Amino acid sequence: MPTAPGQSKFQIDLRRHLRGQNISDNLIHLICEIAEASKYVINAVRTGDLGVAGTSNLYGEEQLALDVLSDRIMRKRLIHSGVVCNIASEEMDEIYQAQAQADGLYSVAYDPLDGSSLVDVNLAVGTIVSIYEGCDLLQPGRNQVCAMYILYGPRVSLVYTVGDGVHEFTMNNLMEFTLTRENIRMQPEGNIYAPGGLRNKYAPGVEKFIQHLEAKGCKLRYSGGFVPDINQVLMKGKGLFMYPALNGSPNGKLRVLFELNPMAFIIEHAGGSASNGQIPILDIVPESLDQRAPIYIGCKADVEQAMSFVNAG
Ligand SMILES: O=P(O)(O)OC[C@H]1O[C@](O)(COP(=O)(O)O)[C@@H](O)[C@@H]1O
Ligand SMILES: [Mg+2]
Ligand SMILES: [Mg+2]
Repeated sequence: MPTAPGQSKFQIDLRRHLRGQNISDNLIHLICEIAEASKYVINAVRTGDLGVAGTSNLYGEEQLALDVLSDRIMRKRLIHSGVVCNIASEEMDEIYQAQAQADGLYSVAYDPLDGSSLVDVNLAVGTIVSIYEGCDLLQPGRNQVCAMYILYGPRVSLVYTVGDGVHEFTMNNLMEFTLTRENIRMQPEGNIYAPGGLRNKYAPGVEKFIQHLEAKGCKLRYSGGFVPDINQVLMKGKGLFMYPALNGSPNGKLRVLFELNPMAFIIEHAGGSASNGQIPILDIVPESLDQRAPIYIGCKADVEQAMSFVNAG
């Protein structure tokens, strides 16, 4: 986006930046509402109850009080935005219909607080969001019209793409998101890797790939939070995150709708790639809300190399 004379691009706020994209007013409004909701999620993360909620989500995982609260914050804001039809969340059992299908509406899938079990040890966590036009949430990730995440680390940052570049905003001391990096691009290959899951449950090809990375001198950089781990790969522009199939968990752990699709859309639009080992993540046709898949995501050459090891077995 062109910068007005005398104005630093670091003063461009999210709404102004969105107005420079070729998107509808409804989508601008929706993205800004999600950014507003994230401010309440941060507040919950900083000061909320660290205990369990006493309930479980659709994966049978125990929900923390923070998972439930973050989910309510996000859902309420989406409902009140007036531009949302269907809502799906990692913390809800089924699709919530905010309003009946009508022109100009969007549907949203989100993980309200990814990495919530890291809050009590004060590691970084985040919110991940995927937006589609219309009311269908079970469609390939390639059809997303916006993917974004908000990272709650030492600083709070928001990264989004509407298909025309990947842009980072950082929260300032007025709690506004202002542009800090525009058109972020990944390098073709890198030297850091973030491997999820238990290594003694990796298939032989994945284990050989890890040994190859170690022999090459790649640095292990895994925090256990998907948002900060992806953010590191994206911001440094180099490296790879993976959560492979595990012995006993052939689809890995991470969820296609709430975690993989939005991150794959962002990384692809920054020049990287994301695969489940066979096909691009964004080409998976989801059959259910709780679908999981293995993922290899990051610099193109690194993902290709992972594929050759994994598929050689
Ligand atoms: O501890 P593991 O098995 O490496 O899994 C870590 C992964 O699980 C997650 O914590 C799953 O997300 P939730 O916290 O939303 O369940 C990711 O953030 C992370 O990449
Ligand atoms: Mg998650
Ligand atoms: Mg979660």
